[in-house]
Amino acid sequence: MSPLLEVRGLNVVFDGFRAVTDLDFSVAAGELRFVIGPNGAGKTTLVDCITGRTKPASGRITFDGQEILGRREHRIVRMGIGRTFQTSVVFEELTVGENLDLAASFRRPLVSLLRRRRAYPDDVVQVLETTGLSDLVDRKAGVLSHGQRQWLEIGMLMVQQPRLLLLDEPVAGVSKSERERTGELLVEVARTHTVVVIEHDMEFLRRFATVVTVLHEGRLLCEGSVAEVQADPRVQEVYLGRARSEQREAVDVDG
Ligand SMILES: Nc1ncnc2c1ncn2[C@@H]1O[C@H](COP(=O)(O)OP(=O)(O)OP(=O)(O)O)[C@@H](O)[C@H]1O
Repeated sequence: MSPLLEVRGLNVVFDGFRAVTDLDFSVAAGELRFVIGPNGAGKTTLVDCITGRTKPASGRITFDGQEILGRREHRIVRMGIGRTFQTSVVFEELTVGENLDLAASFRRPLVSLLRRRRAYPDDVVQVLETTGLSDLVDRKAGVLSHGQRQWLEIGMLMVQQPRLLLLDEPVAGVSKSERERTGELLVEVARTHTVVVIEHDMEFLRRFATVVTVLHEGRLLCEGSVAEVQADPRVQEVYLGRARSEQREAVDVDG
């Protein structure tokens, strides 16, 4: 079966700096894929190219067999690709329900926005349940915890009914207990969607990842199960080598 998302020979150059080099990356429909790599590895740049935010120097990206490159961001959203950002995009003064309703309105005719409704539509109610936010439906988004805010953002994508969700560090700054719930939510979302997660947290990966793609300095370093990538000497060098040099720097500064 051909992949849902296919990236071939991707090259991204920023003012002469090669941020991504000859990258091949593909994701099958229904996968929950994790992408890791040290700072500057090119993870966000890859997502930016898929979503039309960054224009690569060369390469191809197809989604469900259709070329993405050259399309505007909103067209790519309409093709069924949704993303979250490292920084939150919820409206803090609106409630959880209102945020979801607004996100869902993207798919509805404008007239339905103008109609006053007593209850939230079924798709919003469904997502409130899936994300575990039903009890917080009338809570202002601005007072949510980090984890709850992440669930809301994932919910805001889900109501737009994308086929592919790209999530940028969904457990950054999230408490341990909420991480667990976020992981369970990702697994649940992946039952009906294809999900790509950029994540640094190794503990979280060990718990929830199946296939992991490792990027380093804009290139594909390796791909495999969590155990396989952890055992790969190149991955160890990239992560541990970095940790060692950071330790050395700390010693140099201290000494
Ligand atoms: N708009 C830009 N202009 C110039 N350089 C950029 C731009 N965006 C990214 N870069 C550079 O490209 C490289 C890859 O950045 P990218 O943000 O994709 O890495 P990342 O793997 O997502 O890292 P992090 O984990 O820190 O978010 C970095 O060296 C970064 O400084």
